[in-house]
Amino acid sequence: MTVYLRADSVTLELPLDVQRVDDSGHSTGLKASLGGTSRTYRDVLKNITFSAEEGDRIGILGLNGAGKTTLLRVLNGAFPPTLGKVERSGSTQSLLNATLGFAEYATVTENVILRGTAMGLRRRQLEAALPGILEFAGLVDRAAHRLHTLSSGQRMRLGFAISTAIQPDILLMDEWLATGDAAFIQRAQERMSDRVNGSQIVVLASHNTGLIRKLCNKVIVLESGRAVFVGDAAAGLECYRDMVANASAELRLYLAQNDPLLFGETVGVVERVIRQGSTLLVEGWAVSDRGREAGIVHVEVAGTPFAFEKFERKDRDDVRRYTGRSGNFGFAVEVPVAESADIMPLPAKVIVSVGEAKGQLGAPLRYVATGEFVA
Ligand SMILES: Nc1ncnc2c1ncn2[C@@H]1O[C@H](COP(=O)(O)OP(=O)(O)OP(=O)(O)O)[C@@H](O)[C@H]1O
Repeated sequence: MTVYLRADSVTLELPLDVQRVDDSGHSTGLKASLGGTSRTYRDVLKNITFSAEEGDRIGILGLNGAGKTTLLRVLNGAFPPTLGKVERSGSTQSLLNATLGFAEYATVTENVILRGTAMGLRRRQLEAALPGILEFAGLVDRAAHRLHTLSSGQRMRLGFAISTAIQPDILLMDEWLATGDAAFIQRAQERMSDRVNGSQIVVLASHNTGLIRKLCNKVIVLESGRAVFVGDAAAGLECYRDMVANASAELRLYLAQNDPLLFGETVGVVERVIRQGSTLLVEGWAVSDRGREAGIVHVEVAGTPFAFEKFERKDRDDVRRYTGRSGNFGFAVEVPVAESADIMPLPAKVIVSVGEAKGQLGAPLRYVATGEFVA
């Protein structure tokens, strides 16, 4: 049997139920809650086409709310597309939500059977897998206990053990962070790599570009439900990086903190932020991931962005020595701020990013007030 997974012009409309509010636009407690909802439909996925063949590992990237999880749900058949079609050949397992679909008042064993049946397993397969599942979840002596007596960590372990008990041909995964004690996390990671290695096709939605770089040969980049890129992983990662670089400074900061490799090895710090009447002096140093000087300094002050393509470059002997590169890596910019502007506290309301060019801004720089070189 040839294993494949294809999406052809997939569009998904979902109902958006909104609570009615009174004429003033304010929701007013009981009155509003009795007012009912109004339903509109919106395209959560728009015209998505791609195909995965045996050996493909596809990473799905996109900012929050872009439609990554919803696309996985369409691929696993949970949501039938409104337009277009999904074609699949091969057994499929999705790891979307470990604890979804448990029955609170059924026992642990009954839950294994319920979830396993929903996964399409036959009774004999389930009976054979049951001891291993209980053992993996560390719940052998709780097999006859009702689910609602388990802790959230125990449920998570049980859900993980069931969902990964069988090797599928096609594995669909959302950002999957195993929680629990260190020993469980390690066993969970080992099992995940076995399952990923054993699958013919893997589709992984994640914000973790390091993981996608390591695992995937293809990438789909989603933006507001549209696939703005489908193709080779390296080019897809560039596309996502550009998308993040153009996003707001807060979002860049958040994503970069959660994904240290997103912007490559860009290093630098902000060392001085001083208000001088109607200007704000911002100084620091930065080396781009290709070892070059900054081409643009972007400063956001209390939410207002300023971009400087011309700015004072300073020689930083310490940075040159450390990087072994030549260039004036220090920068100083004077940002105009109204005397009345509320920019306190400093430097918390100042976010500085540098890049080689517009649209290639790196992660926001840390503030280190020492004036010393800090890598
Ligand atoms: N059942 C639903 N009904 C209506 N709208 C939905 C439903 N599920 C998701 N959405 C909307 O669809 C959009 C895409 O959501 P989705 O969870 O797929 O995004 P995502 O890219 O996985 O986001 P994140 O990175 O935050 O997990 C969001 O705007 C979300 O509000």
